[in-house]
Amino acid sequence: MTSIDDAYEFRRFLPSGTDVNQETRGWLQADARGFHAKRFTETSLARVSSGLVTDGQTLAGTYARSRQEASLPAEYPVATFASFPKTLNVGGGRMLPAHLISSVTVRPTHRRRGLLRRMMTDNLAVAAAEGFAIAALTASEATIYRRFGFGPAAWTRDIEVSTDARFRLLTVPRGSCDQIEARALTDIGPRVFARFHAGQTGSVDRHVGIWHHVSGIADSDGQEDRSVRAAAHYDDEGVIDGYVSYRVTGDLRTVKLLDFVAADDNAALGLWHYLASIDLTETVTWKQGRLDEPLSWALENPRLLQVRAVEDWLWLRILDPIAALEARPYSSTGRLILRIVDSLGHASGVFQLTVTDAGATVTRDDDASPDLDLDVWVLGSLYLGGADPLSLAAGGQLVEHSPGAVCTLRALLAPDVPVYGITPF
Ligand SMILES: CC(=O)SCCNC(=O)CCNC(=O)[C@H](O)C(C)(C)COP(=O)(O)OP(=O)(O)OC[C@H]1O[C@@H](n2cnc3c(N)ncnc32)[C@H](O)[C@@H]1OP(=O)(O)O
Repeated sequence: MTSIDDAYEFRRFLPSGTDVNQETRGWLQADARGFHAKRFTETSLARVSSGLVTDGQTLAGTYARSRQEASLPAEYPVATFASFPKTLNVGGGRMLPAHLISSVTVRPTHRRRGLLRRMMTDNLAVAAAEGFAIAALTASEATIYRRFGFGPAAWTRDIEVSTDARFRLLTVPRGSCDQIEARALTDIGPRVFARFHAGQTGSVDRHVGIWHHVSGIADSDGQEDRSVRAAAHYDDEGVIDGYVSYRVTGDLRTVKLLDFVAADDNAALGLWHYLASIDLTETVTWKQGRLDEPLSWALENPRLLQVRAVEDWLWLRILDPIAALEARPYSSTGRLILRIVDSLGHASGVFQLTVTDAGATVTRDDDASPDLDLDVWVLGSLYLGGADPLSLAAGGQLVEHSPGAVCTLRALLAPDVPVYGITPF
């Protein structure tokens, strides 16, 4: 029988930057095909490739050893995979380096032969060896990644807000708003986002491609989007502390947000006040709204905010339970023994978590008797405090051996602020 290594070559390499070489070019075109996007143009290839270098991305490609007449060029991998480091805010402003995984595609003619499994297991092994305590991704489908130890850990809401004459805020926000050129967001955006990231538990730092998208420099097909508009919010000292970028849809009725970043709650309300002032429009839609959207409480009529969908956004995979659990802050003190099951082995074992006023210490003792049993994906879901241990226990995924252990875990993990993030990757 032909083995997977007989049929395919697995390569890991660094992208080439603006002078795009054959390997990077083929990988990018294959990645675009995998997500049903248009072919890259020469200009967009150079821009995207340079962004990959800036973000420190490592690419992996799987190449078929045999080709048929007229099939895609040999330098187009049949499967793509990318990873890069960015910080994750794990609470209280503490930043943990996270191993982000992205651009996972397998050509339809090579699917279900174990290529994703091979690339993922190889990649996670390298990340663990490099010392990453946690890996993260956003999932195209909810049924793919649990088998590799990832659990959904943060959610967003697709919301629609009526901004017609009924829109009135109970409190008038301080500061002011003004329109700016969307292109200015390549400079302003990262500064405002850095303040958001520092204060938002669950936030993942952003990669370069996001700024191209939200500023209209390049849409998902790599073309300039001249319909993108932007506005900034200024605090009482005239410092920009929030911005929105958006498009007004063809019928002029709907403002579709591309980005909404506020350094604090006042700036967020100020931006909503601006959005409700755009004449001719009646609705604002935002696909990455907060689960706990404060606007609901600020509106005279909270029913003006409707939820169209709740979506899982961030999936986390604990690679090193000791480093990960010691990195985050806790909301109470206590001691628990967790038995973690990990089919890939990275996080398997019995771990004692002790939280005192001085902080958390985690030790491994596989002979200890556990208070709780859980799979590593469940730990990923619980890690930031965005999922409730009581719900996971009720759903049969957290098994309690010591009465009260689930409640103790719940008190320990309660997040400092509601978990949220606005980083697609
Ligand atoms: C982080 C991101 O980039 S998310 C984007 C993911 N990519 C996409 O959605 C693009 C379109 N889809 C694809 O390219 C492919 O179908 C992939 C990447 C999802 C799967 O690749 P494949 O090589 O077919 O997966 P592979 O054969 O290695 O399967 C691994 C396991 O996942 C399972 N699996 C694969 N795809 C799916 C799916 N869509 N839904 C549920 N299970 C799946 C397989 O059954 C297999 O299970 P097992 O090993 O536990 O028996």
